[in-house]
Amino acid sequence: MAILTLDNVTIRFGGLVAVDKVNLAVEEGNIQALIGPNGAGKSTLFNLITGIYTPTEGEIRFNGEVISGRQTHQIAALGIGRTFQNIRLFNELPVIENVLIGAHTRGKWDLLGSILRPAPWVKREEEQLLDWAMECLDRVDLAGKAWEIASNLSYGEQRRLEIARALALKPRILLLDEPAAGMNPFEKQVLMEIVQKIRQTGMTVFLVEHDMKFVMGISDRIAVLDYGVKIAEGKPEEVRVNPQVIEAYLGKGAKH
Ligand SMILES: Nc1ncnc2c1ncn2[C@@H]1O[C@H](COP(=O)(O)OP(=O)(O)OP(=O)(O)O)[C@@H](O)[C@H]1O
Repeated sequence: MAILTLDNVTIRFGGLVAVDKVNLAVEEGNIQALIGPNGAGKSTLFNLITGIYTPTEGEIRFNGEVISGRQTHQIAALGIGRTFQNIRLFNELPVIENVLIGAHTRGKWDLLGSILRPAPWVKREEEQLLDWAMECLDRVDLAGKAWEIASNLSYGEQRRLEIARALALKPRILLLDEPAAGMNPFEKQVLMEIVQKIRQTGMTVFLVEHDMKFVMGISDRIAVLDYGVKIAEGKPEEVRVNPQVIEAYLGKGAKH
């Protein structure tokens, strides 16, 4: 069953059609990838799904409900979590607090409550949130670094911390924007295993990624964008040999 569907989704920026009549369905429980050359419209598509942009035309549905046109926080609350291309951490805060910032909207616990600590439920909820944050860190193999300052983590660990923070919201689908960017081969391998582990918890994963080895190794299905148009979609082995895809990446006359 599709959990996320894009129906004829288009966005124009002035004269530029950044995403052009895209139809796409992400099946629940799958790891779906979106690839394409630079400027193809991949990040724009994620920004459309998460409500940063509203489609000029078309409709986006999540779990059967139309989400295009809604506010980003409403869409996040429905169960769409995401990470961004660039790292967005609170560097001076401990790792676990970076995750709690992701989790806090789930609890009644707030800043005032934490200062006054008036009722036992506040304490209980605080403990539950801490437990949950630790579980999210465990899912990205960072539980052992919970109390370290975020800026002391290696680059690969910081990127995993961002995933933990997105998981803290208990999304039903996780959107990862170039999760392996800048990672060395070892960090990529670790990340691949972590994403597979996250999927095993029942999570749907939708990722944009340039690293073909990563994409081909992890995805159930791959959709390909070129100049905003979806030019191909299928299993990794189908997409890999698709002439239109090869041409989009290597230019006209390319052979495989
Ligand atoms: N807010 C905006 N205003 C105008 N043009 C935009 C805006 N956002 C994106 N674009 C344009 O839309 C096109 C698609 O950009 P986008 O960043 O989505 O591509 P991408 O596939 O994610 O590229 P990359 O792989 O390099 O990150 C580009 O031509 C870009 O310049």
